[in-house]
Amino acid sequence: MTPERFENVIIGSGEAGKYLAWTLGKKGQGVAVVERGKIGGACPNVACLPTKNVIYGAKVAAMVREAGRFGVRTGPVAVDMDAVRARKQAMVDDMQAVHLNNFHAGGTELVLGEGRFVGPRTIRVALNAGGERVLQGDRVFLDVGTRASLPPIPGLADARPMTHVEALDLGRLPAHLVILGGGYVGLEFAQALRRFGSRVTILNRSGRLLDREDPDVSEALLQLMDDEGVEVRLNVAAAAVEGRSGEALRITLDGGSVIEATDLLVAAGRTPNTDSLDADRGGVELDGRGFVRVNDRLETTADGVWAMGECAGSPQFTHVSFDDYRVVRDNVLGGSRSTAGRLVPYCLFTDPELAHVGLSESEAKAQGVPYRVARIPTARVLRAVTSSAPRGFLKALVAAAPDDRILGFTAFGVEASELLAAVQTAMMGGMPYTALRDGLFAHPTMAEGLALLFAETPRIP
Ligand SMILES: Cc1cc2nc3c(=O)[nH]c(=O)nc-3n(C[C@H](O)[C@H](O)[C@H](O)COP(=O)(O)OP(=O)(O)OC[C@H]3O[C@@H](n4cnc5c(N)ncnc54)[C@H](O)[C@@H]3O)c2cc1C
Ligand SMILES: NC(=O)c1ccc[n+]([C@@H]2O[C@H](COP(=O)([O-])OP(=O)(O)OC[C@H]3O[C@@H](n4cnc5c(N)ncnc54)[C@H](O)[C@@H]3O)[C@@H](O)[C@H]2O)c1
Repeated sequence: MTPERFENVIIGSGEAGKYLAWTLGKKGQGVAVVERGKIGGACPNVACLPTKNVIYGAKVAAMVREAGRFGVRTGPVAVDMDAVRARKQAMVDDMQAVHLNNFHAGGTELVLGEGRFVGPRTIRVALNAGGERVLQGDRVFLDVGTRASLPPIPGLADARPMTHVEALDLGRLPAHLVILGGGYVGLEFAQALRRFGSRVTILNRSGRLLDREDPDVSEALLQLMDDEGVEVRLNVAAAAVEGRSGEALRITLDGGSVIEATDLLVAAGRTPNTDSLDADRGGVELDGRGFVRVNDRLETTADGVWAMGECAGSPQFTHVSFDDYRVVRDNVLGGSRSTAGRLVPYCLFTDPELAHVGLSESEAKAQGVPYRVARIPTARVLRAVTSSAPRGFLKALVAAAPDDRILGFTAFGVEASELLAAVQTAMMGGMPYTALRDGLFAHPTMAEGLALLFAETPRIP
């Protein structure tokens, strides 16, 4: 089959792929985007946005139950999971329409099917509708993302556990949900499903929740889960699973104890979607874990082939994929942009939220970076007091004196995700911590807490 030639072939329509397609298309370049699944990738369909939609529904359920505390009387509260799903799906459907419209407006050719390399910059697509096409790009861009990993536990695959994809489409309330993994996906779903009314147990292999964060963060999240009625078992490994998720399950742990449950959600990290790509036939090297090897310009080992987003081993957040798109866009269009040294903020959308940017205390210690710590309880911020939401803390890492730069910031508490941007902006501008300490912030806002926080920075290292 003679290949069809395009200036640009993009595999995967996720965050990085779609923005690159729309940008190059608008510049009048020929672009083909190959997508085997949902148009627009994980974020709008099965990840960030639908989870935040459902989490907000769970917050409403929690607030209604708590209404009495605020002097509001309600009747008996019931959760309709079908309506929760319908609200989520309506948002996802609206976004699908926006995506399709953008693809059409940009003059991009959307090729629905699975692509794999058959030669340098040459992709064979097994079309979802049947048949195949062979596309050759002057440039090829990979944005194939990752999927939920399935740990090799005997009986796990046969139990048909849910991943985040199925959990977002439940339409019913699990009686007892077991979640394998106490990371981002596990914690966000655990709290939401518990608030809707499920019994929830988290089984986490490591000894801490969100184990890449500082121990005080893991401890605070453990306390939150405990207060919400989520059972957390740390340092446990499932040795075998029997039964079917959605019906009845027996999960045997190392050591022999057994947990009986009705539903199982696997949230134990991600596996890159490069295993079906025949990357070697395109001259594209993968690392030992299957991520595409790239340099800091996101060029792969093959001439004219770039990789972006999670498949390129970038931090697993949508805003990072978006920044990868900007790095590639600028490099392709004649500029020079690198991923090196970029500041990566992130938020965990539990209630309250966890937000972080820059160095953590553990990282500073490991890297031998001298620092000062400022820390206050969220309860000192009057805005949090007005909302009866005193849980959590604000913590900043400042360089050792006389260097007054802010090295890192963590907030666990109400509005943490919005507060994060203020400190990140100061960090991007290279402002000394004293600028925030002495800043005049509106009252009563959470930002006011930044003046309180930075006033706690020790003057001497
Ligand atoms: C439950 C959950 C919640 C999350 N919440 C957040 C959040 O709140 N904030 C945040 O920043 N991040 C969040 N993330 C992470 C975020 O979703 C990802 O980092 C982001 O979507 C990754 O985008 P990407 O560009 O790497 O590609 P993806 O969005 O993963 O897109 C890759 C696309 O490639 C397609 N594809 C794969 N192989 C092929 C092939 N061979 N041929 C054709 N097409 C192919 C796939 O179908 C997919 O559509 C969440 C993740 C999960 C799982
Ligand atoms: N709010 C957000 O931005 C958001 C939300 C969800 C996901 N994400 C992204 O998606 C990524 C993947 O999320 P995730 O929760 O799947 O992974 P994760 O890496 O955050 O957490 C995985 C957890 O599973 C545990 N684990 C691994 N194998 C296990 C096993 N066999 N049994 C029990 N526990 C096991 C690990 O100890 C770890 O605590 C995150 O790292 C994050 O970057 C972001």
